[in-house]
Amino acid sequence: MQQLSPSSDASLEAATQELAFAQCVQAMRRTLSTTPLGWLLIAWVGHDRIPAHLLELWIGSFAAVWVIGFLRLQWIARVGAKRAQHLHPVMGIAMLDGACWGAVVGVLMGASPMLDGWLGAVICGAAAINAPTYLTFFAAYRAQVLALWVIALLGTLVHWNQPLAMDVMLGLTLFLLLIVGYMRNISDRVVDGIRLQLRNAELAEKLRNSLHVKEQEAATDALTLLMNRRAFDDLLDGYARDQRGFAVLMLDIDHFKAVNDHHGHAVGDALLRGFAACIRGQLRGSDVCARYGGEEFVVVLPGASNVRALEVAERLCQTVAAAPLIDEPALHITVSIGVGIRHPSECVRRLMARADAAVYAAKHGGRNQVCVAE
Ligand SMILES: Nc1nc2c(ncn2[C@@H]2O[C@H](COP(=O)(O)OP(=O)(O)OP(=O)(O)O)[C@@H](O)[C@H]2O)c(=O)[nH]1
Repeated sequence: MQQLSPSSDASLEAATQELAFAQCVQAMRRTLSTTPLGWLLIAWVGHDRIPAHLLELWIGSFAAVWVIGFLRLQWIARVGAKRAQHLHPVMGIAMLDGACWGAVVGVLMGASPMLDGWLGAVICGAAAINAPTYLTFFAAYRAQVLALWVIALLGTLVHWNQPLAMDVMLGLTLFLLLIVGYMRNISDRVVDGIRLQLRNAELAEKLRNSLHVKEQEAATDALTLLMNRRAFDDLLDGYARDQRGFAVLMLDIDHFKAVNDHHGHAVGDALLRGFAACIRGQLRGSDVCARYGGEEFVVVLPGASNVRALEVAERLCQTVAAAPLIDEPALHITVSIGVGIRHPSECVRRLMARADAAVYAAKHGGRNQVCVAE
C-alpha cells in the first residue's frame, strides 16, 4: 500500500480532528435533547428527600444552562462545526453541563439527610450516559467530568459534617476515575477508526484519480494527443450498436515518407503534431478526431449530411495545403481525404472500408483532393 507523505499525514490528522469534533457536536445535541428526562427522573426520585426550593433552584439553573447550550450547539451545527472556531463554546457547554450534575451530587445530596443509594445511582448513571457523547472528543468529556467533580466536592465540603455526603463523594471520585480511564481508551480507538476511514477514503480517491489518468493515457496517442486507434475502435463499436447516422473522413498525408527521408523523423513527428492540431482546430467539439495509424487520421462527424461532410473535407484539404504546419522547416504538405457517409443500418466496418477505398482513389487521382466513397 502506498505510504502517505508527511504533509498528507498532517492534513489527514487535521481532517481527523475536524471530523471527530463535528461528530462530538452532533452527539452533544442529541444528548442534551434527552437531558430534561434526567431532571424528571431526579425530581421523581428525590422529591421527598431533597428540599423543594433546592430542587427547583437546581432544575431552574440547569434549564438556563440547557437552553443556552442547546441553542449554541444548534447554531454551531448549522454553520459547520469548525474546531478552531467553536472549541471554547463546546468545552464551555460540556463544563456547565458537568457542573449542573455536580451540583445535584454535592449541594442537593449533601443537603439531604434522607439520602439513599437510589439518588446516587441515578446521578452516576447520568454521568455514564453522557460518556458516549464524547467518544470522539475526549477533552470535552474530561472537562465535563472535572466540572462535575469540583462542584460536587465544593458542595460536599459545605456539608462536610454529613458523613453520608463524604461517602457519596468518595464513591463518585472512584466512579469518575474509572469512567475517565475507560473513556480515554475507547475514545482513542474511535478516533483511530475515524483516521483509518479517512485514510482509506483518501487512498480510494487517489486510486480513482490514477485509474482515470491511466484510462486517459491508454486512450490517447502520445505524439499528437488525439484519440488513439484502440479508443477509436471502441468508439466505433458503440456507434455500431445503434443506428446513428454519421460521416467518416479518412485522411492520409501525402508523401510523408519523403518528409522523414529528407528532414529526419524529429521533423516528421513535429509535422504530425502540427497536422493534428490543424485539423482539430477546424472541427466542432462534438466531432471526433483520432490518429488511425502512422500518417493516417480519421474524423467522425456525427449526424453530418453529405453536404456538410464534403464541405468539412474540402476545408481540411485546403487548410492543410494553404500554409506550413510547422515553422522550422516551413514545409508545405497536402492530404488526401476519403469521405464515407453511413447508409441506414450499414455495418461500421463496411463504412470504414468504403472510406479507405475512397482515400486510395484520392491518391490515385493525384493526391491533395477529396473523394467520396461509392
Ligand atoms: N516521423 C514519423 N514518421 C512516421 C510515423 N508513423 C509512420 N511514419 C512514417 O510515415 C511514412 C508513411 O509512408 P507511406 O506509407 O509510404 O506513405 P507516404 O510516403 O505518405 O505516401 P502516400 O501515402 O502514398 O502519399 C513512413 O515513412 C513511416 O515511417 C511517426 O510516428 N513519426
